[in-house]
Amino acid sequence: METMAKDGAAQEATVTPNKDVSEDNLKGYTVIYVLGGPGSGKSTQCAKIATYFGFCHLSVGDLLEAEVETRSEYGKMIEDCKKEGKLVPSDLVVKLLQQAMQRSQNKKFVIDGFPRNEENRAAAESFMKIEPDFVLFLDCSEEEMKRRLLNRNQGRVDDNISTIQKRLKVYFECTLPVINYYSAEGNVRKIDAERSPEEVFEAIKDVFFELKEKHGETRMTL
Ligand SMILES: Nc1ncnc2c1ncn2[C@@H]1O[C@H](COP(=O)(O)OP(=O)(O)OP(=O)(O)O)[C@@H](O)[C@H]1O
Ligand SMILES: O=c1ccn([C@@H]2O[C@H](COP(=O)(O)O)[C@@H](O)[C@H]2O)c(=O)[nH]1
Ligand SMILES: [Mg+2]
Repeated sequence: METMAKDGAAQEATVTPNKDVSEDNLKGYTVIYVLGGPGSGKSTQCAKIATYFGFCHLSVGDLLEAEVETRSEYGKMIEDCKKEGKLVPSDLVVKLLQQAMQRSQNKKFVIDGFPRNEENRAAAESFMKIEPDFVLFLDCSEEEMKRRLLNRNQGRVDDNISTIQKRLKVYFECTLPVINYYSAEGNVRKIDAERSPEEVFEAIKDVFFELKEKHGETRMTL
């Protein structure tokens, strides 16, 4: 049986990143990571940020789904990870993310649900040469996250109580340390995500406007 690595990643499939893509880097881009537990509202808020501030919204979960639809060699492994609430190996995730960024005409990205573990974070920094302008942390209670996921009704294979428990475990054990890493660098903006979607977005807008004022147009082009 397949085991789960300490960092929540499935222990299989090593992907060699596409050389043409890996040789370029993404310096000069505005990158905001949006992190939080499963069901904390990351995708809901990223969509609002994209519309309001003109960012390109990249959800790694959606990029992985799209990869499955291309019937690629990684399809089964990705589907198995999703069903089990495990993380897909970093090299594949980073490759998909990097390709999506390079294909976009936009240079401002709001990245939804990545990096999920320390290996993801290090791969993004060393391979793509990207560091986030800041990290939005959507802070929500476990009880509320579970309630939202069980009511999502979008037909996701991972919205069942057994997979939700596994995703929560990965979140607490692997993703929270990443948030703490950025927090220690003073780069996390924590948002109370327990409120209504509209109230959460108002708080997010305040963060964007504050940072724009602080850094001016050079770092944050809104
Ligand atoms: N602030 C909120 N209050 C109540 N419900 C919300 C709120 N934000 C999002 N939702 C609802 O909760 C569900 C989960 O939201 P969403 O998909 O945005 O979470 P997520 O963090 O992206 O989850 P995942 O990690 O599974 O991708 C959706 O049905 C969404 O409509
Ligand atoms: O960086 C990532 C992001 C996602 N995954 C896998 O996809 C599912 C769904 O992701 P959502 O962001 O919740 O839509 C997640 O449970 C993982 O299996 C990943 O491996 N790495
Ligand atoms: Mg989501």
